[in-house]
Amino acid sequence: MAAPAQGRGRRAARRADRGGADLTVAGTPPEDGPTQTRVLRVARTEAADPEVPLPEYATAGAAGADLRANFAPEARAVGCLLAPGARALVPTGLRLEIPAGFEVQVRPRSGLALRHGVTVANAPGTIDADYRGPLGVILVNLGAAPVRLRHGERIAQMVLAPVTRARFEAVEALSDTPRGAGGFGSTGRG
Ligand SMILES: O=c1ccn([C@H]2C[C@H](O)[C@@H](COP(=O)(O)OP(=O)(O)OP(=O)(O)O)O2)c(=O)[nH]1
Repeated sequence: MAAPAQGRGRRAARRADRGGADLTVAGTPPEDGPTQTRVLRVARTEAADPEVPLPEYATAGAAGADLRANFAPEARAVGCLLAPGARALVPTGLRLEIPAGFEVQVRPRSGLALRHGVTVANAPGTIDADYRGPLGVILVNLGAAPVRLRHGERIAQMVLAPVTRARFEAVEALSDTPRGAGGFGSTGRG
């Protein structure tokens, strides 16, 4: 079971009462530590089970906060059976308000990938700062056996990451480098 939320102020609690909440920061180092922390506002979807914990960092040094499956009421008892080779859009029951200048990356959990071959089909999934819809995780079963995903189970992890956008400038020629056009294994193996 997830660790209890820490450091949630009265404002965050009030927001939670209205259906939104600040990202739970259990396991986050103190504010004056080397790790940057940002408030990421989270709202539960209408169909979400509020008993499923918000994303949480499992340890003080974790880069990703674990995301849990949050199925609609009629699917909660059975979850989702992922046949070998099959994909599913698994609901997290969450909507995010990502701060401007950031994105959220949805990445696989290595344990699920190693033990069952279950990974994120579009890894890393990109959640845009201006997206306000439900956060879904596209899981694929690359293993040989069917895998049942259970309601409330940790299925993936999300990383809040800064974004640098490009301003594209069309030019006639690019600067020279020793690599030039060599790629795709041009430096050999070993
Ligand atoms: O794993 C994912 C990937 C995306 N999204 C949501 C958030 C994201 O901001 C939006 C669009 O994602 P993306 O840009 O990857 O999808 P697209 O296929 O390019 O669709 P669009 O035309 O809507 O941008 O869908 C998810 O919930 N989970």
